[in-house]
Amino acid sequence: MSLRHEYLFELKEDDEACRKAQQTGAFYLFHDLDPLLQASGHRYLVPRLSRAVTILIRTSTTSSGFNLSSRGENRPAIIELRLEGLLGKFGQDSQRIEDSVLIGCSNQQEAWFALDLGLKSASSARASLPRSEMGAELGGSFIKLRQAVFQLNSADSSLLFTDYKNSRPSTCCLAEGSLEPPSPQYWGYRRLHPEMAPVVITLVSDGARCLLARQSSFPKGLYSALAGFCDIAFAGESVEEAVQREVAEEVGLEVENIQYSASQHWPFPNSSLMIACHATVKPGHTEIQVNLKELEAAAWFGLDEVATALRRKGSFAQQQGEASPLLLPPKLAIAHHMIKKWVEKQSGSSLAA
Ligand SMILES: NC(=O)C1=CN([C@@H]2O[C@H](COP(=O)(O)OP(=O)(O)OC[C@H]3O[C@@H](n4cnc5c(N)ncnc54)[C@H](OP(=O)(O)O)[C@@H]3O)[C@@H](O)[C@H]2O)C=CC1
Ligand SMILES: [Mg+2]
Repeated sequence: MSLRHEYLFELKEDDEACRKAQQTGAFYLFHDLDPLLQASGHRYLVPRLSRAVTILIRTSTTSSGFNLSSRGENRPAIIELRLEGLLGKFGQDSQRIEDSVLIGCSNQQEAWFALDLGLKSASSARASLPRSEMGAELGGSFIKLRQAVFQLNSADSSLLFTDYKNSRPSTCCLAEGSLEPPSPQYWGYRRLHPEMAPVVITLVSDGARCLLARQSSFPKGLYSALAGFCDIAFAGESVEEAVQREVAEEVGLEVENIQYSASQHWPFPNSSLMIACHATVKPGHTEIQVNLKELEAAAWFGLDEVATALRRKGSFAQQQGEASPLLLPPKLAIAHHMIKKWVEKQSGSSLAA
């Protein structure tokens, strides 16, 4: 077992070790499941806090009635706060730190926690600052992940995809009349088993071109591989059957040579396990019939066009302003990696990460 897995196993099994890890670990802040993000140009950064290290925070007398500025009066000022102090300023109990949910750890044995400032608790119900003010104080805002997904590119943004909402206690396990959870053992993904929907995502090739499609909800110009939920409840499908059915339903094609490629957890619409496959159509059987109930458009794209789109740099907003119309999913989406793999195979050379 790697050191990281060994450490994660210990944290999951041992509440005391987990509490200890909170002293040195990193905290990602959320509000009602929406992560704290900081805008930087066209992109979002994912800030993290540690418990021990003091942080600088803007203060203002207008937001909360708390004036922690040592210089007093009505002037906004910068002060230093530890995580406990920060929660205090936000009208929240420092108990919330212990209630944070373990979401992973680094190779260097730094534990990572999700701390949700919107989660109801007896103390926060009384005096919590409004969400927008907390975000502003922290130099960012709490943004729906779905809205920000195409602007995230930091290495640890995938952490936000851990979907800890599946592991936090729901109000139904809180004792009646109380906003406190019955016992710490209900906390964390250490104790709960999240429900996940399996989704197949398939990059279909005819040998020379690959098939990409877009839904009307996608950003302008964006095309991706074909995706669809496995029909487990009704049809008891295997991955291969789901691939064949989804491709047939969405573009009217029959596929063969289905090859598993990789998988990814994806937090939308609730929690999905994306299972990525490559497949080919039968020679000559390439005529697409777009299912307009599911897709806005689907088309075959040649190697040069896809390779060019893959090499493009900059945010979505910047790319949308450029001449070439094709946009591809960002690196944090498994679709990006499937398309990259296909380009590398077709061109016989590997691309930069
Ligand atoms: N990470 C990546 O690279 C990519 C991820 N995706 C993700 O793949 C997922 C599936 O793609 P999509 O094309 O929308 O799927 P589908 O083609 O299966 O179409 C969506 C429909 O499936 C039905 N459905 C069946 N099971 C579920 C379930 N467990 N949860 C929600 N809906 C279900 C719903 O219909 P009804 O309401 O009638 O039941 C829904 O409207 C999406 O969440 C999308 O974000 C897509 C592309 C790339
Ligand atoms: Mg689909």
